[in-house]
Amino acid sequence: MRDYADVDFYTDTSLVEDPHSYFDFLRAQNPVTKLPHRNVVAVTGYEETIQVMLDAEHFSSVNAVNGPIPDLPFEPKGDDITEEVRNARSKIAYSDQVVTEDGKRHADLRSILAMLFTPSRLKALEPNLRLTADTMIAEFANDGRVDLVAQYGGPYATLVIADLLGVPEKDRPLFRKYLENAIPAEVGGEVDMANSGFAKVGKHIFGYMTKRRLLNKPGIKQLRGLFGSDDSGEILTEVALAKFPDGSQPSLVDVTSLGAFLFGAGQDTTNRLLSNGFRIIAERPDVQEELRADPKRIGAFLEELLRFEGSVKSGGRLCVKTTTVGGVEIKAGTTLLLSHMAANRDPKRFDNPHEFDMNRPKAKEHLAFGRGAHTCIGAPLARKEVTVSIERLLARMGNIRLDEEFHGPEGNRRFDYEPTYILRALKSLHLKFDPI
Ligand code: HEM
Repeated sequence: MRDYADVDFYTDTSLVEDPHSYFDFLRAQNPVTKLPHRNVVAVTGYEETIQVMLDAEHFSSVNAVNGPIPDLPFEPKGDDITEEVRNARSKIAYSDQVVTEDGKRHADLRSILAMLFTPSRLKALEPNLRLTADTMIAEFANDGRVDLVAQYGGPYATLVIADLLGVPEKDRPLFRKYLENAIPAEVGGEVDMANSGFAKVGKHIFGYMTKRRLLNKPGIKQLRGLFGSDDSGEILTEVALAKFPDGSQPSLVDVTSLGAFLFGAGQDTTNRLLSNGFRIIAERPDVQEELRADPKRIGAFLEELLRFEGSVKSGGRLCVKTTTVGGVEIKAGTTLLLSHMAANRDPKRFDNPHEFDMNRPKAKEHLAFGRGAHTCIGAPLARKEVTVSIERLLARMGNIRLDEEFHGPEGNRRFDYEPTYILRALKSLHLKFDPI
């Protein structure tokens, strides 16, 4: 086993290709291990990860996305920094999103999103999921080859979220273009959210929300005709006019950020999960055969895929009150590196964790979607998106195999992963197939 004792998880690109060996190395020392850089403790055990995710008193989500980068804007002192974090929040990058807020503010924001993810709403989306899949597949189905990441998964996930949110049809191609190459937080890189495709999407959403609020003001309702036609649909109106549980109205920035965040949270995660899955389908003819013979097995495939190679590699928490996890003291001010991926390969929880096994009992207890107050609200949608995609792709693509021009011959395969510490993200997945 390589000695990883001095590597910096957040900057060392040599970990990108194979993060699993690194996490195994850490777990072998202790499932809760102090790292040599940045005042970070890594949690790689299944039970310990759940403990942290469920403990909102000692752990804040303020750094859930970026972890320890950049540093806190103050020097943590003492055993309780809850108040200091609250006061410094506006100076902590990206700390005002639903996923990074805590307590009541988080619950308020999440309540607005919850209206998009009701079972009836998801059911209503289903026919479109299938239609969108078929439309995307038609773009390459006769070519006999595809880069699944760029030509299918990315645009598919964008269009599904646009549909979920009720983005006007005319703007959807623009959204697709903006988000073509968007990828969060690079290893060793700066986080430049302001100039990203997400920011461009955010500008559009701000426009929709502003317009919907204006058009629904009492005196203006009668003058709607003067503002021209509007195909931005009921869903956007509902979100724009939604109230928090206590009856107060979210700011325009709140509703805009929520809408834009859905693309950040649901686009690449879903796209890269799908490509991780099709890498397995292409490398394992037995699995491919089983899924073709009995599409009902896609459910078991998907849960094992989420456990084995879910697309989220790591997230963060900030310890705000000194406590212990797995017998290790964590001081207030310490960042926790939480790895959903490492927890899902903890041999104490899953036998032979590095083996892909569609018959694994209780694979569904994986942590790919997190746990606790911040559990992925889009999980039911993501599951449907991936299930429909696998069904439709298998129906149109026979004999799926890796394209050796890009991935090399059997025994000497090459795969490039995006240099991000957040996602397990194949840069591309080039497949060959027999058109059906
Ligand atoms: C395979 C696909 C996906 C994976 C692996 C995934 C994973 C996760 C994880 C691990 C979290 C928890 C983060 C934390 O605890 O700090 C999360 C939160 C979240 N996800 Fe997903 N996600 C996926 C797809 C989606 C989709 C499709 C959407 C929406 C369109 C979405 C929206 C969200 C939102 C809004 C949150 C924040 C929830 C909160 O903080 O209350 N995700 N996701």
